[in-house]
Amino acid sequence: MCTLSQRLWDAARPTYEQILDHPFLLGLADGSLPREAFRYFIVQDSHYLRAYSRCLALLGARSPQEEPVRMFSLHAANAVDVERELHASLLGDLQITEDDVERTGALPTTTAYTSYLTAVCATGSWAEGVAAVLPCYWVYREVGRTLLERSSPDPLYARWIETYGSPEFDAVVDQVIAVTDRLEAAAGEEQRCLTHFTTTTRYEWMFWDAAWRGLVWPV
Ligand SMILES: Cc1ncc(CN)c(N)n1
Repeated sequence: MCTLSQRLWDAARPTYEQILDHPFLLGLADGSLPREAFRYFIVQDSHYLRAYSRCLALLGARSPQEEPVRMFSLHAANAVDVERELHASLLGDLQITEDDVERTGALPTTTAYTSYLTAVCATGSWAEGVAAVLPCYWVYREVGRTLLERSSPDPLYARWIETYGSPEFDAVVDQVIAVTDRLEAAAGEEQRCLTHFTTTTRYEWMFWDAAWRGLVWPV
C-alpha cells in the first residue's frame, strides 16, 4: 500500500501536468511572460500569503501532536517571511507600492482560493486541513524544480524560480509530506482529504490562469 501523500499526489497528477503546461509558467521559464501578468500574480500573491500564513498558524494551533505545532508555527512565521521578502523585492522592482496592493484588493480567484483554504483549516478535521495546504508547498516545489532546470533569461523571473527550486524550500516541503504520512485518516476522512488536495491543486492552476488572463471582478 503506498503512502497517503502518494495517493494524494496520484489523484492530483492530471492537474499538476496541466500546471506545467500552463502558458504563464512556460512564459516564466522562457522569459516571454508579459510583465503585466507577473505584476498581477505578485499583487494577488501578496493577498494570498496573508491568508495562507493564518491557515498555517491555525493548523499549528489545532495540531493534536507537539511537533507539527512547532513546524506549522515556524512555517507561518519563517517560510512566509521568506516569501514576503521575495515579494517586497519583486514589488519594488516592478514599481508596485503597498498602496497599489491595497487598492487592487483580492480578485475573484484569490478570494475563492483563500476562502476555501481558510474554511477547511478552520472547520475541517486537522488531517483535512493538512491535505488542503499540502499542494501550496508541494506543487510550488515541483514547479520550482522543473523551471530551475530550464531557468529563465529574465532575472526577475529567475529570482522567483530560485526561491521555490531551492534546497531550503525542498526541506520544508519534505517535513510537511512526512507529517501527512503520519496522519491517521479513517476511510471517509481520507476521501475528504483527497477532495481537498485535488481542489487546492486546481486552485493553484486557476491562480496562474487568472494572472495570465488578467481576470477581474465582472461587476
Ligand atoms: C497561490 C500560491 N500558492 C502557493 C504558494 C507557495 N507557498 C504561493 N506563494 N502562492
